[in-house]
Amino acid sequence: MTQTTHTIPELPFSIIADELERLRVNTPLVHVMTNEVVQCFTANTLLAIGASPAMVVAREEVAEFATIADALLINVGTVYAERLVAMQIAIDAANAAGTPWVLDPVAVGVLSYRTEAARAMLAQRPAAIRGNGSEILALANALNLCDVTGAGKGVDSTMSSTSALTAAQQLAAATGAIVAVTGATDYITDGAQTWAVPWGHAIMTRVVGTGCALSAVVAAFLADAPNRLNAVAAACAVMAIAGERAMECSDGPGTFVAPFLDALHVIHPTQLRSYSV
Ligand SMILES: Nc1ncnc2c1ncn2[C@@H]1O[C@H](COP(=O)(O)OP(=O)(O)OP(=O)(O)O)[C@@H](O)[C@H]1O
Ligand SMILES: Cc1ncsc1CCO
Ligand SMILES: [Mg+2]
Repeated sequence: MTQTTHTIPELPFSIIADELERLRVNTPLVHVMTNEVVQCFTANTLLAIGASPAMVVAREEVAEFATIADALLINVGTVYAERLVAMQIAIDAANAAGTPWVLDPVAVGVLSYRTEAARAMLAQRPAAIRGNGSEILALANALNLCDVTGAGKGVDSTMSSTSALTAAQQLAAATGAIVAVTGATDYITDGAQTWAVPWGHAIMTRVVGTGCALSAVVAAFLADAPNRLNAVAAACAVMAIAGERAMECSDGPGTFVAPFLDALHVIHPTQLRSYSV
């Protein structure tokens, strides 16, 4: 039965701690194919949390690297024809090698070229999809799962995560992917079970690429994950908690990034376990 927002449990700190501990032991190598805006911030985010990023994009190299890597991110933020060809080669190689891959459907629903590209990718078994409310609604709409359009404002969402929750659950059930819809509260679902991640700070929408970097972190947590729902939820939680902590010593967007990376670096499983009741 579909859960409603009233009955959705908050992700326990014990799960966040266990998943973070697993990531710190694994130190996964993440193959990142993302947009031109967020490359450096995404790489720094992965390094701060304890993963290894590599931005390999040439069509001649992506199949080899998707096979070597522990996880792959496909982000369509600045997609164009040549990049899309390389992405499809990378996805095929990842699937052949058993490398989990994540789709970030940036601005899907706003532009028909990327909407069709992302819709086609859904048939290629992404392990997870991470998007804002508008993007998740648009993807569900592209699969005829809902009548509501995403109404995204470019790459920004006009829809709350809560308004996209049912679409997220339907999208997960239809694709087999874990779906994370982010916003004031993040919801992470496999279609049957859903976790709520209530932490974070609205300033994260005023700094470019926090969602894109989160999708890379989702890929990192998915590497060799025994429980994909918990892995994706923990990725969302660690980013949101770090965002909240960063705001304690930040005056706004310009001073947010440095304490955010520091918070990702120092967040520790033992400390998270101490929050468990
Ligand atoms: N109103 C809010 N309050 C608290 N945290 C938020 C809020 N909105 C977004 N976040 C957090 O910001 C991060 C990015 O989520 P968001 O939904 O803004 O992604 P996005 O729109 O894809 O971002 P981008 O495209 O700029 O990378 C997540 O960790 C999310 O929990
Ligand atoms: C601003 C922007 N434009 C294309 S991708 C991107 C990064 C945020 O999604
Ligand atoms: Mg985004």
